Amino acid sequence: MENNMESDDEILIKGRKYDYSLPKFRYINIVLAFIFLDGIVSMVLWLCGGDSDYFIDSIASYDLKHSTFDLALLACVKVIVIAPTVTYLEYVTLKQINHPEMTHLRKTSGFLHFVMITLSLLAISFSVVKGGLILYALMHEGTYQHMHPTYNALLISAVVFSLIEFILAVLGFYSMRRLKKIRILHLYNDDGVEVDKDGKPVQKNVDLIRLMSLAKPELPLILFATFCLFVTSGSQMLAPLFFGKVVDSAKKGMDELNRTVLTLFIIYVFGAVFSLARSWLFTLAGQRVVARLRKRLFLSIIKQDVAFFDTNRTGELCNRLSSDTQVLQNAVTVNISMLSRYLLQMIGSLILMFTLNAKLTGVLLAVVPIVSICAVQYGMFMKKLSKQFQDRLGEAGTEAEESLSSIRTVRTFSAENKACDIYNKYIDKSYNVGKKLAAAGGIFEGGVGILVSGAITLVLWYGGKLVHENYADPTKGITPGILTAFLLYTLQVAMAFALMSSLYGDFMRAVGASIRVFDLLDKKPEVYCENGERLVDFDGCIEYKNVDFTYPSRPETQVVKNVNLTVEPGQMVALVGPSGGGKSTLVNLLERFYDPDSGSIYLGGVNLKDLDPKWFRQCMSMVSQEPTLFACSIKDNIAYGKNATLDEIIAVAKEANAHEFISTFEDGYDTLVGERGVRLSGGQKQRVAIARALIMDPKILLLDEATSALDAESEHLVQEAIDRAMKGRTIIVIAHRLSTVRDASKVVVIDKGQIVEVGTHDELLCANGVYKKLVLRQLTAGNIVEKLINDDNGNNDDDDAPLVDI
Ligand SMILES: Nc1ncnc2c1ncn2[C@@H]1O[C@H](COP(=O)(O)OP(=O)(O)OP(=O)(O)O)[C@@H](O)[C@H]1O
Repeated sequence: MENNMESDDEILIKGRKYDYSLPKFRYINIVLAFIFLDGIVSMVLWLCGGDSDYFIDSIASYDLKHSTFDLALLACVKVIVIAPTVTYLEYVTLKQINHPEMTHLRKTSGFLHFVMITLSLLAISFSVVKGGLILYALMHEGTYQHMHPTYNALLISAVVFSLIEFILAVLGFYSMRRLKKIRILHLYNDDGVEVDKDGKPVQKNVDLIRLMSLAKPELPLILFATFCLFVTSGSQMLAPLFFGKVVDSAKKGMDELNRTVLTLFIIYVFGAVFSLARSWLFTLAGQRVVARLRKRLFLSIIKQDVAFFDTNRTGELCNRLSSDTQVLQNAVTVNISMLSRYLLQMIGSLILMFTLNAKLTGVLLAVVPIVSICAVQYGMFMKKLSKQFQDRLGEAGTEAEESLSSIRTVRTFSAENKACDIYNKYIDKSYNVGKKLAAAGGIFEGGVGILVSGAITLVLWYGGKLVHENYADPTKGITPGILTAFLLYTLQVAMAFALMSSLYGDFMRAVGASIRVFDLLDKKPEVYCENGERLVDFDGCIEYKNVDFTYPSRPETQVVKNVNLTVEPGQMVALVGPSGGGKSTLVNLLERFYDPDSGSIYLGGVNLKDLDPKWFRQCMSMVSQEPTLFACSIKDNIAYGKNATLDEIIAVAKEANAHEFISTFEDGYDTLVGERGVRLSGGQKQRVAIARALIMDPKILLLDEATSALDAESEHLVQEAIDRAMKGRTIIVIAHRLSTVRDASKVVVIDKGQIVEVGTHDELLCANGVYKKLVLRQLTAGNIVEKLINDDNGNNDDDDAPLVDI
């Protein structure tokens, strides 16, 4: 059976990296949960049962039948000894599974088992013997005093927990053997990204520890801030003590009162100064974390494959960058600061309260487990809701971004209301989730509030009773000053506890929001890589060999089918064919925006996949139909791909017929072009884009000729610039003009993803095939078909008529 499993693993992991993890719900965690629960319950029951005097007496004059601290101690010993033993046992067993040849591990695990069973046997024997003796004393010794009810509960819990732990220790043999079966296999691809059996990336779970790790570089800052926090919390914890002293010193005279009040004031000032530093440093750390996170996230997004952007909308990605990271900023810094502050405040206050009166402290602690269980449930709920909320918000952001960036189209169709309706729909969806978030927050905080106020009322009542006893007999009970101090501490603890619970909700909300952020950070692009071969004497030769391709976002349609095409250095190849045939896709594959499903593309005889993408992208420039300019100056747009001097920029602008119109602008090359170049005309934009391509001095020029008619003058200028740019380069042009195909070394007709005809313009016209039909269909309107076909030299005035734009 075990051998079978191993061979299954081997099949699964063939050629891939792998490791294992263990499920959270497993033997060791159950044992640890019981041991820690035992520890907490025992300590609380012990603390609830007596006052400080009793604790000291019961330790100093230990008696098996009367003292109970031994049971609390036993629970602590179990936490200290059995918990590490069982953890180590699991570690050794796992090592044994991975290295069966290490036979000595078997002995170690046997010994650890023995220790566990012996310790739990001793624990159960001790508690049963103690319980038996107490029972015997109760029945037979008339002088035996009944124990406090909480001590009876402590004894019962010690027996029950020890019994459970003994059973678990015995079951350990069986459970450890199951580790091999229950472990979870994780596979990784070459980039180290976890994938499933089919090779698809696995969505990772995000936890608080991962969230916290974001703030690792800020550790020194956070540590210093934490130091300030300690001082602030210390001063806050001392304050109630002095409040109590002020109450009691009023009896002793003005000198004592003045001194105490002055000390209290100094404590407050001291605390305020450190509180200032604490708040400043934590916020600074938060700002740093979020700035770094945004940079990392943007880098990760911008390096993604082009295919990624086919399925992810820009607005949503921008939302991750802004709003999700903001939620994380608070979680990893300010919230940590607050959490540690409240935690410290709570622990410190509890210790001080314990020294003031242990019994009263015990009453307060009884509420803790109930609130903790509620908080965990609430946190999980908040995490889910928060993710939903961020997703809805992301969708709304995407809609807004799309409408605003296409404002001209919106205005043309008077679609403002429609855009608003769509946006409102998404905002309503987010609001609906937001309503649930608000209700959940309110109910939880209210619930915690009720529990905490109940505990405070109980403490107040019991404290009042003790003060009453003190009035009757000053050796008993507590003074009003101690009760004042105790109550202030109680309020501090209650406040800290309530705020900590709501912080837990915030953390879970941050975990929810961070799921997408970590997804993006973990996602490694398939195509993007920064190393590879760089060809020294690249001549511009391009070769497509048996290329098949399907867009990942539309897997059901194969767009390129078995394409074989060679473009010799210096040749101009014109791609023509019906719209949607796959011309642009072939150019996309050459830029390695996508990788072919099968077959390969070669540059200078080397597979594109083996070349450095940075290098080959510098070797080719693309001028598209509708060039996208950036919202910066003309100069910066031209020099986008290369750090160029102004002289170089002017030289290429002249070559691209752009210098003249740029010179007419008041700011010349510093003129800002607006978002996507809206402040330039279509022809001007194209000429700037040609200059931007030329500055790279590319070996290969990829052209997508404009189909939209520019006015005659600017069309002439653009065409002239393109003609000039083509000289001395390898060109692939998605052709729409007769003049272009006429001059092409080779015309390639592409239909439904396949090359259907190849030849020169004249050869293809003679062949009477698809190309001729395309030409005829396009040019009949101009009534020049006859002229074109009969004109051997091809010199006619209608050369610039659009050719194939179906
Ligand atoms: N990013 C994409 N995701 C999915 N499908 C796409 C994508 N881009 C293009 N397509 C599809 O691939 C097919 C080929 O498109 P392509 O743009 O290569 O055609 P084309 O010949 O250049 O057309 P045109 O001359 O109209 O520009 C079309 O059916 C198109 O719908």
